[in-house]
Amino acid sequence: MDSTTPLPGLSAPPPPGAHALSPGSYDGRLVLVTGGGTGLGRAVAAEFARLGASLLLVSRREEHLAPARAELAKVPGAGPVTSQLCDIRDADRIAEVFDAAVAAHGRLPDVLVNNAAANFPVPSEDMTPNGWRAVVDITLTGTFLMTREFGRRHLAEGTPGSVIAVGASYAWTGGPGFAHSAAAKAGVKSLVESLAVEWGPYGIQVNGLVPGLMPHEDMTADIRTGLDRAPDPDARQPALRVGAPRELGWAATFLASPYARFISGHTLVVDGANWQRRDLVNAPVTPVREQLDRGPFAP
Ligand SMILES: CCC/C=C/C(=O)SCCNC(=O)CCNC(=O)[C@H](O)C(C)(C)COP(=O)([O-])OP(=O)([O-])OC[C@H]1O[C@@H](n2cnc3c(N)ncnc32)[C@H](O)[C@@H]1OP(=O)([O-])[O-]
Ligand SMILES: NC(=O)C1=CN([C@@H]2O[C@H](COP(=O)(O)OP(=O)(O)OC[C@H]3O[C@@H](n4cnc5c(N)ncnc54)[C@H](OP(=O)(O)O)[C@@H]3O)[C@@H](O)[C@H]2O)C=CC1
Repeated sequence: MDSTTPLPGLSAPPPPGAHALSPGSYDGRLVLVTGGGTGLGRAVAAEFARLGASLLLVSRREEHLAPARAELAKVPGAGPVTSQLCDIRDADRIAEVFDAAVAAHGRLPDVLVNNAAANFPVPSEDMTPNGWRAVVDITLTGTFLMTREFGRRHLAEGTPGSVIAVGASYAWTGGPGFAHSAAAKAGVKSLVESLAVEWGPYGIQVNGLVPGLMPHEDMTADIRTGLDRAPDPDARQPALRVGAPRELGWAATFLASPYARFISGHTLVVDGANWQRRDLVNAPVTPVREQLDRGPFAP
């Protein structure tokens, strides 16, 4: 390959609607996706639906859930799609959601995808205690509370299950400008490792799943603005392309399938190796305040 030949990068994913697992792989199974009304959660839910799953979407806002319900119910092969309003910081409401799952679908969720999370960019010196708490309570404590309820119900029933917790690669590296979210995601990764051992004997598999940069139309304005500061996102990835949300969905449907049953306590990164990108000499350091167009710190 000479220097004028464009580099291929990692190949484009198969088209929307394609799937690796056999049709009907999730027939009769119920998959609960938190934050399943938007973005990556909705994309993951769609891949389970395509394989025959019934869905229970859970989040705080009906304006997110209603359109997703309508769209996902139309996925060819999908089972029934229901939703429940719930703030995953509220343990009592979570218990009601599991009761509602059994009432509507006649079974406990077989798969729990902990996808809901909270995040906004902020220099740590500007972060309020409540801002820290909101992100950590939703991302880490909410994931724990959902998973705890799932585990308790299955242990009581003596039935197996599979948990997937959506993480972020700054769980390993730290996330300057996102200290609250990075700390919470590090906690999520640790939780996966603890619970996989605690619940393996009962047939409950627990894994983490980390998306790389997978732009979508529901991204929060804060995060979208941050991305807009760095034009040509494809060229900034070793894959020479960003990820497609369905690629996360394919990984999730594999992880919760019988073919991945011996994988537990693992966190799978789907990011084209972007998080491994380190040079001995990096781009010049830009302080977080400057990256976020903040003036000098004023207490
Ligand atoms: C980057 C790649 C990785 C991506 C990972 C992702 O997770 S993407 C997923 C991204 N998706 C989402 O994040 C989902 C949607 N996000 C949300 O719903 C909100 O961002 C939320 C997390 C704050 C909601 O929690 P809630 O209903 O409890 O919120 P509340 O309104 O009561 O505020 C609580 C505190 O936070 C403060 N605060 C809030 N915003 C900002 C800000 N921009 N700046 C500074 N501070 C901010 C607010 O001022 C308050 O503190 P105060 O003043 O009382 O000291
Ligand atoms: N997009 C990306 O490139 C990356 C995403 N991630 C991770 O992927 C996951 C999905 O992110 P993405 O789709 O981009 O983000 P979105 O902002 O689209 O989704 C977040 C979802 O979480 C729900 N949610 C937020 N707070 C609560 C709460 N307290 N209780 C219940 N539901 C809640 C929201 O619904 P509602 O407002 O209705 O409650 C929303 O559906 C997250 O875990 C995120 O950290 C990680 C790395 C990169």
